[in-house]
Amino acid sequence: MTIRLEDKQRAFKELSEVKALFASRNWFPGTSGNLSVRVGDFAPDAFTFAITASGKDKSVSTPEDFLLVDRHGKPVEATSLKPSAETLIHCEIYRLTGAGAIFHVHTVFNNLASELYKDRGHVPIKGVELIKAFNIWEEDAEIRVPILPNYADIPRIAELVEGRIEPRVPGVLLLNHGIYAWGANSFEAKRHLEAFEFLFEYQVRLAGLRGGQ
Ligand SMILES: CSC[C@@H](O)[C@@H](O)C(=O)COP(=O)(O)O
Ligand SMILES: [Zn+2]
Repeated sequence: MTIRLEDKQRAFKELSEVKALFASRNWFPGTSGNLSVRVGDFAPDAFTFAITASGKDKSVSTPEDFLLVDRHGKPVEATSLKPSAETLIHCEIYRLTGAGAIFHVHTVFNNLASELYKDRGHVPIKGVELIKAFNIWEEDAEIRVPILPNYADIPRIAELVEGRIEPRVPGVLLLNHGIYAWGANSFEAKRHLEAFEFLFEYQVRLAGLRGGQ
């Protein structure tokens, strides 16, 4: 698949802006987190995306922040940059959902939510207005955000994604690690991520106030 230079540049600019914004919220502590945006057309067996390079300080902006990879997570251009260590999880989410952007952040509240509800395998959230950010409009709606194990071996995590994605819920948690949130484009992925973060904080604080789950 040929990628137009202007599409690549637009994707890098978009990622750069989201990265700076999330960094200002302290959503990339200790070089954690990774972001990607799909570039060009999509077919489950043919797509390309721009992703953050591995191990960078995501609070600073450099000419070496992003690279293009294929559906297997391999760089599509000659580069010395290494794609995110978690690129295979992005590959699998794109393949399964056809999303346009995927954002991954580690926060205290997404970690706490996963720990609090790990035995259930999902974080239950019910009757909170911000569920509408996922385009779920029914009254008193309930969603379940899947919690996947945080294996050290990323391919082992990636292969679990297909069985655990909830059709209405554009995100998955890794246990005591972080959230992957996606959407049709950056705007939607950001809205979803912000909604998840609000809902995790709500749920964790509520559980604390109730003295349990
Ligand atoms: C430094 S802790 C975070 C990493 O282990 C990983 O989980 C992460 O989110 C960032 O990895 P990266 O390879 O930079 O995309
Ligand atoms: Zn991570």
